[in-house]
Amino acid sequence: MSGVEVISSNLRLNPKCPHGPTLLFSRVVKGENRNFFACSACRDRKDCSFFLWADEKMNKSKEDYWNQEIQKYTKGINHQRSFKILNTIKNLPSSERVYCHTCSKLLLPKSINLHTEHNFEKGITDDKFLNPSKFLNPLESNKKEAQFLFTENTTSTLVNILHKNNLRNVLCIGAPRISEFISNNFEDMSVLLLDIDKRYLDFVGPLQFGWYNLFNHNFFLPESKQIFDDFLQTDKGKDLVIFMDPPFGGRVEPIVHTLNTINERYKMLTKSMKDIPVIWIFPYFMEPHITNSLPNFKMLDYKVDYDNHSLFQHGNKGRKYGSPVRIFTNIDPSCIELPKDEGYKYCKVCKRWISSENNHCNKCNSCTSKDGRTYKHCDSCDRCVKPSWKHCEKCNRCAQPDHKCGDIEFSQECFHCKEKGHKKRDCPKVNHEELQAKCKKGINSIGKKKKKMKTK
Ligand SMILES: C[S@@+](CC[C@H](N)C(=O)[O-])C[C@H]1O[C@@H](n2cnc3c(N)ncnc32)[C@H](O)[C@@H]1O
Ligand SMILES: [Zn+2]
Ligand SMILES: [Zn+2]
Ligand SMILES: [Zn+2]
Ligand SMILES: [Zn+2]
Ligand SMILES: [Zn+2]
Ligand SMILES: [Zn+2]
Repeated sequence: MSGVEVISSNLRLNPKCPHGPTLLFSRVVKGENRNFFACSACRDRKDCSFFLWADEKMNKSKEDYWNQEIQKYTKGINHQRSFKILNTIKNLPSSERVYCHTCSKLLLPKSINLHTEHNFEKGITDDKFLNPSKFLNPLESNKKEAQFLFTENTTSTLVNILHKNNLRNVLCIGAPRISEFISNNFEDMSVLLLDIDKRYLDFVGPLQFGWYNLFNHNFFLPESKQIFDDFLQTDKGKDLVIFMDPPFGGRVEPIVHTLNTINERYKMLTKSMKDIPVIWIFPYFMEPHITNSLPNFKMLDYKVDYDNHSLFQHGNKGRKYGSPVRIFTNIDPSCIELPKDEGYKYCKVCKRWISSENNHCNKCNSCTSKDGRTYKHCDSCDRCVKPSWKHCEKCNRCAQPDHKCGDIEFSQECFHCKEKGHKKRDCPKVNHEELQAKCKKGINSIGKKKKKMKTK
């Protein structure tokens, strides 16, 4: 949905789809702005087809249809019961523990015969129970879950950052691997995972997992609300941190809205005056967008690596300059020490850890690399630019050497959203879904795209 804005208003008043309150979007139709409601979680109409013009009244049959869909979505789901089944199955010898991948369900011995035609797995080990994210097939629908999982190295680096900063109570939103790693390795930390992937209901108890949609702060099961409130108040709210890794195609506005909602709730419940520290994992080219909405957030140099996403990997298989995914945070960057053995170093002037290829530019008075390459300073532009760019006298700015002079795309502001600091091809509102679509097609198309984008 390019060219579409999200209007974050009071979501509770919006009509609902199975994924909770819909979002109000705005789109230019025949030169006029038109508002409509659509699903907050699914960017593909195939996953959720809810659509209503804002000035249209929902007719009775549509209303009945959606009410039924909403009921169907949570029907038969009982987290307490799933937790009991989990414990029963854990007590069986591993050879009798069965999971049906077709039905996404742990099976009690008596019900196995109903699944004989399905893709089921026998012999679930204790290790698999402790690490469901390594055992469940990642949901890779680019327009919904987009489940890309951290490598082991990235997981432990990120959790160690939290631990070193005494951020012991971790609200993990869309980050199952982080929550597992904490539960399995740190007795002095506690974690509540919130995720839209309901398969975790079978593996994690109600006190550690809430089935949740982050784009509208919707809990699918009512009991999760109290558990969430209690978690915010653990240790009177001390040492709480939000760690989140939303799908990269997700829109920034509703995520920011959710962060603000959680922060207000936290302050109300704990009487705290301070904001919750947040670690938000997102691609570097979303920086202008995030810092526009959250000016106290900084982007750090750490390259976040993923197991199952070739574009976001380090080394031969991945992108030439390493993963494009970064940490965005309101924590003081000087407190976030990045691994020296991976080449990260400390810039005393910027007071933050930077990647090996990043250099402090005395003219800009900052460490200027963003995309994983060493930027170079252009005196005419009075800023650092990508190393492959050349200053063009005609355009009076640095640009890719083979750009078309006067091309509006190279003007200082983004052609699409009119914001400064990025170009249309990096514009979060245009490019992202395209990137996601390319990802779906595999490494070749991404490689081509990246080449076209970055190496000219
Ligand atoms: C990019 S993956 C992050 C996984 C993380 N890197 C890890 O290793 O644990 C996105 C995660 O967000 C979850 N997710 C996707 N859409 C969501 C939504 N609307 N609300 C909550 N979680 C969502 C996915 O199920 C997935 O776990
Ligand atoms: Zn929906
Ligand atoms: Zn089955
Ligand atoms: Zn510096
Ligand atoms: Zn510079
Ligand atoms: Zn220049
Ligand atoms: Zn030019």
